[in-house]
Amino acid sequence: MSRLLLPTLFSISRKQVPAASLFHNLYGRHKSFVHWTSEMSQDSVRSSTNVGSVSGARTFCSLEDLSAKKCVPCNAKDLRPMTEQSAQELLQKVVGWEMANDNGTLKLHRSWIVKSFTKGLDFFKRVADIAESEGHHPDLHLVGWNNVKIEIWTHAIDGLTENDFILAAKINELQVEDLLRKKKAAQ
Ligand SMILES: C[C@H](O)[C@H](O)[C@H]1CNC2=NC(N)=NC(=O)C2=N1
Repeated sequence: MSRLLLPTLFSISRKQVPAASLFHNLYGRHKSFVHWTSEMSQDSVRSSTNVGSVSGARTFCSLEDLSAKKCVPCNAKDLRPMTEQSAQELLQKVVGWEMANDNGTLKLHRSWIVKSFTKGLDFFKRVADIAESEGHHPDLHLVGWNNVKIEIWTHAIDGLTENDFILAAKINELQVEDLLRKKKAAQ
């Protein structure tokens, strides 16, 4: 089976998130706050007085500007996966990504068709640079020579956190047009 499964990039050392970054994460660039719905208490692993938490699930989360946020470390003891309902809401913000339930673990995934095998590897390199700078890492698949698939979830807690959506949003902002197979014009 011609399948190349690149291993998850999982080697970065623990990052300390600067206070300024946490502030930015909490309040976003824009002041458009959105309450995370009534299931907030299930998703929030800390009270709103602890809004500076490094957990992936926060009490309040701006639905805007995901890509401007910074991933937080996934090793917080009280990190919990977000509920499917909250994930569905954030999913609207990451165009092209889908959510799947993989044996009880919610994951994000998106696929692209690239021009060639090596363009697929170039694609991964661009994604890897973001993953390393965020300290949050996707699973990268290059299948059948030109099908790129990326899966994202938070391995540490077997589920989705805001980190996963931040990473997906940043991947969406990558310039990859030069690597993608052009669609054939309709006859
Ligand atoms: C300390 C550091 O944040 C963790 O080891 C990170 C590294 N990258 C990661 N990436 C993903 N997708 N899930 C994780 O749980 C994870 N853990």
